[in-house]
Amino acid sequence: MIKKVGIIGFGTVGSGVYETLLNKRTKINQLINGDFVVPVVLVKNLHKTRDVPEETEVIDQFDQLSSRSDLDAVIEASPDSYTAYPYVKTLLKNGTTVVTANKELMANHGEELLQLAAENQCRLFFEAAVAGGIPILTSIRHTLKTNDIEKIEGIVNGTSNFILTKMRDEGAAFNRALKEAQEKGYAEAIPDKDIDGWDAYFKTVILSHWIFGTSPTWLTDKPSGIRGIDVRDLLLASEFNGRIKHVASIERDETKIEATVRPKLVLSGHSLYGVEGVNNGIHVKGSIVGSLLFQGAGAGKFPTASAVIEDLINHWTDTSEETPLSGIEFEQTRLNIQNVRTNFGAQIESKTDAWLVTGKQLALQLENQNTVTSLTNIKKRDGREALLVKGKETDVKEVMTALNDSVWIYPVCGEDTDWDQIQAVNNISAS
Ligand SMILES: NC(=O)C1=CN([C@@H]2O[C@H](COP(=O)(O)OP(=O)(O)OC[C@H]3O[C@@H](n4cnc5c(N)ncnc54)[C@H](OP(=O)(O)O)[C@@H]3O)[C@@H](O)[C@H]2O)C=CC1
Ligand SMILES: N[C@@H](CC=O)C(=O)O
Repeated sequence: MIKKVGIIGFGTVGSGVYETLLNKRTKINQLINGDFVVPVVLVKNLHKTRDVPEETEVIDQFDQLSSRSDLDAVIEASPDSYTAYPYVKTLLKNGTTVVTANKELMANHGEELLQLAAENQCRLFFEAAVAGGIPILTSIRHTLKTNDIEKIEGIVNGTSNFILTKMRDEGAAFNRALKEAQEKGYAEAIPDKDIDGWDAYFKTVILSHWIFGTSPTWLTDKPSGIRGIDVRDLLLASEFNGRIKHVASIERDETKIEATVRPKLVLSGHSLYGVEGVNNGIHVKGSIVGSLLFQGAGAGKFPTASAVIEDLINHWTDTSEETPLSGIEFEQTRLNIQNVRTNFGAQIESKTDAWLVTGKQLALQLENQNTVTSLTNIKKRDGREALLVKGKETDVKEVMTALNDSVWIYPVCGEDTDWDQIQAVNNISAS
């Protein structure tokens, strides 16, 4: 029998999926041992020109799609959680399997929707929601089952990584780099989600649920993005043999799971240092395998289409386990993921760590220097200064001042044991 799939959203992702389905028809037909059609595509604006053959009807009313009883699956690629939630909820209640790329939807409503899918004997797939084309969710679930995942550290927002790379390598202005990311289809419809850290935050929530069955405790009062980063900071970072990258991290121990999303200084020996442009990189530390790096296109039309279509084929060939783990008990407050944005600041970061501090004419308040140790001399670039220090973040914030400017503080990415590396790449003698 011919399988039928509907598509919601026909922008970068939806049209990429459609084109790929048509271009790969022979291969897909072999895989599913049959044939398929896309009888319906739901969009917002019917007046836009769409390059679709006659077999596909383009509609702008959800009822026309949800009332069909012949769809074997629906691909959801609308811009946000607000749009997608009622659609996906209705489809799952009707028993229709959904493949979504929508990370905001899954971070805000994933638990409820997965429960609905289970109750209605259908499935909800979302590989494309984390790290675009990288098959990170499937890999973790299928090939790292026996490992306890101890730490995940990753560049998971392609737009931010693209902008930072362009600014550093080409001296591009922030707005120009962002515009290019939008033109290439990397950015969200509201790009503030990318540059203010929310997109990475959604992905972090999904990863934490996928791996640990629960949301993490956030160590900062909200995610930080790359908005406002000075290009001179990006250049100064190279003076310390590092690059400033936007990094999401989740770490667990026996009793808790902690997460941050913020720009960090990544030193040259770190696995994320070479993850550039629109690429994402996810460093996974497993209890048996050790360190792994998953790297590849984190955004864009065809890499994302790849992830969506692999989910669809897994559904049609019944070869995937999509349900996140549950039932792992940690002694931590369980966050209410319906209201994720209000649950930050559970514990402001207070670990002793190394930090890159930047600003205009930096000054270390002498009377407090016993709480913060400076590891390097101040380095300067076009009227901006930077140095590496060691201490607790709260102390660093208190001790470092700058004239006529705010101080930016970037944690050094990595583990406490990376001290040797920090010292080696910066020629700091052990004391
Ligand atoms: N771009 C990327 O690289 C990636 C995106 N994603 C996720 O995929 C999803 C889609 O992203 P992307 O394709 O970039 O977004 P786009 O903005 O390019 O496309 C959004 C599509 O949704 C349609 N749409 C908007 N409102 C409605 C509505 N009320 N009902 C039905 N359709 C609607 C639009 O219709 P119209 O064409 O008429 O305007 C458009 O076709 C997002 O959730 C995003 O986070 C995930 C991974 C990567
Ligand atoms: N806007 C997102 C798209 C993929 O998830 C990004 O830039 O990573």
